[in-house]
Formats: sequence, structure tokens, C-alpha cells
Amino acid sequence: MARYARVKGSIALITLTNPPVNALSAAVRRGIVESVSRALKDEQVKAVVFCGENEKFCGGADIKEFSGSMSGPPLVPMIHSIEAGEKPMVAAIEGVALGGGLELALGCHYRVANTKARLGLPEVTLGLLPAAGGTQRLPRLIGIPAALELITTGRHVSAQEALQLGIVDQVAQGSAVQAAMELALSVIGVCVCMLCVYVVCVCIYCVCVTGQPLNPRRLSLRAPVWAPDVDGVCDAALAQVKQRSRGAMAPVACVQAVRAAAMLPYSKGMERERQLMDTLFRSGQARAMQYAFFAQRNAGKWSLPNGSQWNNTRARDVQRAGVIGLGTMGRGIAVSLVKAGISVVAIEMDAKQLESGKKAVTAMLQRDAQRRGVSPPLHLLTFTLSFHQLRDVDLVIEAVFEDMNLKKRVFSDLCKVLRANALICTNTSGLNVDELAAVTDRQPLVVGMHFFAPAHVMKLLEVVYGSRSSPEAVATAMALGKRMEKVCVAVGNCSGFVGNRMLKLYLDQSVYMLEEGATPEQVDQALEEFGFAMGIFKVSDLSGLDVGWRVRKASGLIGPDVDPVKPSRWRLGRRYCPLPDMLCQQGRFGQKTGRGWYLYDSPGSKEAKSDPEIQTFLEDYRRKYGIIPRRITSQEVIERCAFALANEGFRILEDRIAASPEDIDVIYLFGYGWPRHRGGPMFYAGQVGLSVVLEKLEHYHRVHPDVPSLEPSRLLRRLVAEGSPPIQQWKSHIKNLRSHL
Ligand SMILES: CCC/C=C/C(=O)SCCNC(=O)CCNC(=O)[C@H](O)C(C)(C)COP(=O)([O-])OP(=O)([O-])OC[C@H]1O[C@@H](n2cnc3c(N)ncnc32)[C@H](O)[C@@H]1OP(=O)([O-])[O-]
Repeated sequence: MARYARVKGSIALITLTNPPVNALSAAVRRGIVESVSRALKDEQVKAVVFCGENEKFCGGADIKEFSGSMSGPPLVPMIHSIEAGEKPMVAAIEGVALGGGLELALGCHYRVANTKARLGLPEVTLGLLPAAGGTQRLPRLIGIPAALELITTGRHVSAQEALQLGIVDQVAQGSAVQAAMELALSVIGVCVCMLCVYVVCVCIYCVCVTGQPLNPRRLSLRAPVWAPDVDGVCDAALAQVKQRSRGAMAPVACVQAVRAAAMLPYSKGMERERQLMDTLFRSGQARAMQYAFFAQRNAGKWSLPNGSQWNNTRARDVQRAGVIGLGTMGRGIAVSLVKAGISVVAIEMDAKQLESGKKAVTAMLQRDAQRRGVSPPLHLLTFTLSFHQLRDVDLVIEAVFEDMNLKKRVFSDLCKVLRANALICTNTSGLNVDELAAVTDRQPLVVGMHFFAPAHVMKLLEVVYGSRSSPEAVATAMALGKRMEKVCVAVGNCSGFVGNRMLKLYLDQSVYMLEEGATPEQVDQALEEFGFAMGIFKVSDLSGLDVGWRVRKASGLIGPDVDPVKPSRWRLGRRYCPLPDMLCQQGRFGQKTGRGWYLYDSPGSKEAKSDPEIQTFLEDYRRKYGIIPRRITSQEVIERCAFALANEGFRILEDRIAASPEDIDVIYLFGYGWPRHRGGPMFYAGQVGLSVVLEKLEHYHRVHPDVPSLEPSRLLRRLVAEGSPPIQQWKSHIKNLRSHL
């Protein structure tokens, strides 16, 4: 779908029409090919302008088409025929020009962008490379280093930056289409300043350049962009992406393709681009990353078991919010709210805490504003010790210490001062939202908003609906989270919700492997090679080992009846590993104390070093319990961690705590550092093969019968029995299963 119109007498205006982002579907490509051919044949037409409907140029190739068999005119020859066209072609970029959209614009002879436009080649984030000539044309336009940076990160740039880089020729304050038409007219020799009467080469009044030859504008005709230091630049980029991408193939292929633009003529470079793309396109990594793209968008389309959902429930407008508690979480939440333009009343219990919270929040906002070259919105903040200041807020987010009694006290105090229709949200990471709601006078207006630390940085937000939460409260929390630029997932209420409920089993497996013979370094290395940004023991040190210790004490797993010399490895009817408790007893709380599973130069420093004391500690422990250490392979580490996660994910689906496997994967991708090129734990299980996962879990459960969580879930068994359907169909196999709602 592309609309053709002749405007201003001599310009063909080709408008891409495929809402919402004018993706280059087969129909759009067909429309473009037909329109270009019509424009080239029409003698009245002297120049062509491309634009997109609804002020969005083009969001790139239609990603939905990647999973089926491709039909319609291919992108590469289509763009080539635009570039080769004998009439000037101008791209009028409004909204976005991404991926194939920017590659189409690079095939044009001129590019004009509106000030608000964003441009980029984000294919790398989909496990691909810009294979419609992007890796060959962009370096020829802006040079190797800049092209490498844009293509390997997939970063979007503003129109202004695009102008500085040389990607666009002009930035228009108003309509880019209007500006592109004026540029087109000037290029074909019609000066638009109305002062000159002749068709000229350079109009002396407005200095527009007319009658330009097209060959210098055809990027494919430019020679390779070789420079003496090009090898070094590409080698450095390769080393950097290998380190950053942790096993993802696409960034490496992007560097290889751009290197070809430096060494090879355009046609050979295109061959290289195609070969690399073929490899990526067939890879499981590209499928995983495209799945993640749609899973992220689907998470916003929440639904509750009572039929309420994102498109039939209105969210309330939130102008003023309260934040209770200015610890690490409260500070990050306050910063995110203020950045979203919401007035915040921030409360602490004592003056000292309030002062240090105020300093920290102010500093974070100042740093952020400085980076963006704006002034910090400090006028939106009120710091106070008085709950009375909350009387006219629309919503409160409680972020006090993770203690049920304390939270209950805060909730009932809030009811005394808040307006009757104000929402109360809790940032608990796993406590029962219903139990908290029960102490209030407004159970339908209570929901969980579980942020992840640091809350102003981490993208994930679990919105937890209790059994009495109203759809309107859920809609409001989801909309507020989106305004705070979070990826929001609606989840049901159970201990740990989705993310932390699964995390517990992953942590359990990791420490069991230490008992059996592994070291923290071995486990972490296997996980990092798999693609996690950080191994589980490094993450635990970063978050603080005392957090879990306190939770275990509160839940009765640690008490006075536990033998301090030889603590039991069997509690509440199952295997228990006391190693983390023993570390905490020694004051090893992780980074904050300079010692945890690793050693740090000083408290608070970040570089984890192996600690010989931990090796001795583990050896003594195994000796004490008569455990004969064995070699644990990386494969076993990954299987036990990843399959334990997925197995609990299946149980979460059975319990209807998550609406879909995609939601679980989004939680792991955005909250727990799961590598994007592996889709998420549920996608990974499907990719490995459900029958393989089942077989492995059966094996590990046989070997560890005292770990009931390793027993394969009912849903996994059912899916395997029904022929391992694709992940999109799992939901329909969850029948007659208990709901927590
Ligand atoms: C040889 C090949 C070489 C070329 C390769 C490529 O070009 S690869 C592509 C390179 N391009 C990219 O990687 C760009 C990917 N897109 C984006 O980054 C963003 O969508 C955005 C910035 C364009 C708009 O952000 P926003 O927050 O305003 O909106 P939103 O994100 O919520 O999306 C709205 C709806 O549009 C849908 N949809 C979007 N794009 C595509 C697409 N290309 N295709 C299909 N669908 C697409 C999206 O699923 C959603 O659908 P729903 O849920 O309503 O049914």
C-alpha cells in the first residue's frame, strides 16, 4: 500500500500507508515499486518525494513477515531501482525512519527530516543486520566509525544528530514533506525563492543549488571507505561488541558487514551483507529476539480473568503521587515519577533519613538533567515527615522496609489521611498484596507496583493484582508505569509474584551445586557464557546477601532450633542449603561489606575477585557433611538453572499468576538480565525442545528426590503429551486448572 499523487505540477508524492508505523510489508513494497515505475514513466514528473502516512515515515521491514515465507518484491532491488532512477528522489522523514525505512531513505538522493524525527538501524536488536544495503550505504555516507557505532548498537538518533552526522541534508522545523518538495523543486531547477526568473544552477538570491547531477548522490557508486586506520577501528569494534554482546551473533556480523564497506566495492559488499544476513536470519537468536520484540508489546495488552483488559478499562489520571520511604527503592521511584512529570510528596519517618533521601533524589535528578541539557524538575518535589501532606495525592507508592507488620501499619495510617478514592500501591517484592489490602478501607484500590533496583534505571515493573483489586486500579498502575517508561507486566498475587518466585528456585539450584562440588566462579562463568550480564553469585553480592537472610528468618526457615555448628540441610520437608546463612553469620553480606561469595577491595567496590577463604570454607563444609565433591559441567549448570526456572514458569501459568509465557519471558528479560538473544526462559525451553526439558528434569529429579521443585510440572507434561506445540499455543492448553483469582 502506497498512495501516488502528483503535486506542484512536477512532483510525484509517494505515501507509504500501512499504519501504525508504515512497515514495509509485501503490499507496501509492491505499492512502492509500482509508484516509482509510474513516476519514472510520467513525463510531467520531474522529481519524487517519499513520505509516510500519519507523519511516520517508516518503521522498517514488517517484522511479522519474518516468520513466514516472504513474498512480494524484495527490498534490496526495490531500493536499488529508487537510487538508480533518473529523477531526483527525496525522502521526507517525519516520526521515524528505522531499519528498512532508513535504508529506503539512504537509497534516495536527498533526505529531509522534521525536528522531531528519529532515525536508526535497529536490526541488531532483532538479531539481524541492516541487509537492505544499510551496512554498505551508511558507512559511505558518514564514515566507518560512526556507522559502526549506529549499526552495532541500533541506537536511534535525533534529526539534529542525523544532520551533524550527515545522514540527512536538511532539518525542517515544520512539515518535512513540504520542505522535501521545496528541495526537490530546487534540485530539478525550479528555484522556489520566487525572486529569480530563470532556471539557473545557483540562484543568487537564496543560493539554492539547482540542476544537480545525481551520480554523486548515489551512495552505491561511492568507492569503499578505506582509511589507514580502518582495520584497527574494526578490530576495536569487534572486541567491544564481543565483550558487550555475550554470545549474541548479530553485533559481530554487523562489524563484519561494515568492514566489507571499507574494503570491497559496493556489489561485493552487498554479497557479504547478504551472506551474513542469511546466517543470522536462520539462527535461533534472530527468532528469539523477534519473539522478545512482540512479547514486550503484548505485555502492555493485559487482561484479567474477569474479562477486564487494557482496551476496555479506563486508567485514572495521576497528577500527584506520594512515595513512602526514601531508601534505595523509594529514591528511584521518586526520581522516575518526577521525570514523568508527576508531582511527588516524598515521606520519611525521621529527619535524618529524610535529609539523606532528599540529597540523593536531588542529586540523581540534577545528574540526569545535566546529561540531557535541561533544568532539573525539582519544583515537582516536596519532602516531608508529615503524612498530612498526602491528603490530595491521587496515588501513593509505599516503599518501606520489606516487613509485613510495618507495611500494614503504614497502610492503615494512610487510610486516615488519603482522599477516599486515592490508590494505595505497594512496592513489596513478594509479600501478600491481599493481606495488606485487608487492613485498608479500600481493597479495590490496592495493587502492587513491584519495581526493580535501581528503580530509576531498571525497566521492569510487575503490577500485582490482588483478589479484590479493581480493573481501574490495575489500568491506572499499568498506565502510570508506562508513563514512567517502564515495561509493565500484570501478574497475580502469590509469594514472590512471577519474577522472585522463579528466582528462588534458580538460587536454590546454584547453591546446591556449590555443595556438590562447584565454585561460585564456575557457576557464574557458565551463566555469563550463556549470556547473562552477571552470574547469580555476583548478582547476589550486588543485591546484598542479608536481604534473603532476613526473609528466610521471617519465614521461619532459620530459628533458634537450628544447630549453629552443623545446621540442618533438610527443612520444611525438603533439601535446604545453609551456605548463604553461614556466610551472613560471618558478616559477609556482599559488595556492601567488601566480602560475600567474592572478595572486594573495599566495602562498596564493584570488582569481584576470587576469595581463597571461600574455597576453604566450601571444602570444610563438604567434609563436615560427608559430601564427596564432583565435577559439575557448564552444561549441568545451565540445565539445572534454566530448566528449574522454566519448570516454575509452567507452574505459574497453571496457577494463572501470569497470563502467558511471553509475560514471564518479558519479566526475565527486563528484570533479571536474561539474555535477549535467548528469548526468555519459557522461549528457551521451547527452543531446546519441551521433551528434552522434560527428560532432563526427570533425570535431575531422580538424582535429587529431596528437591520437589525439580519434579516436572503438570503443564510441561501435558504439552509434551500433546506434541510440544509452539509457545504461542501453550495458553490454550491450560484448562481446568486452578486459578488464584
Ligand atoms: C532485508 C531486511 C532488512 C531490514 C530489516 C528491518 O527493517 S527490521 C525492522 C527494523 N525496525 C525496527 O526494529 C523498528 C521496530 N519498531 C519500533 O521500534 C517501534 O514500534 C516504533 C519506534 C517504530 C514505534 O514505537 P511506539 O511505541 O510508538 O509503538 P509500538 O512499539 O507499540 O508499535 C506499535 C505497533 O506497531 C507494530 N510494529 C512496530 N514496528 C513494526 C515493524 N517493523 N514491523 C511490524 N510491526 C511493527 C508493533 O508490533 C505494534 O503492534 P501492535 O502491538 O499495536 O499490534
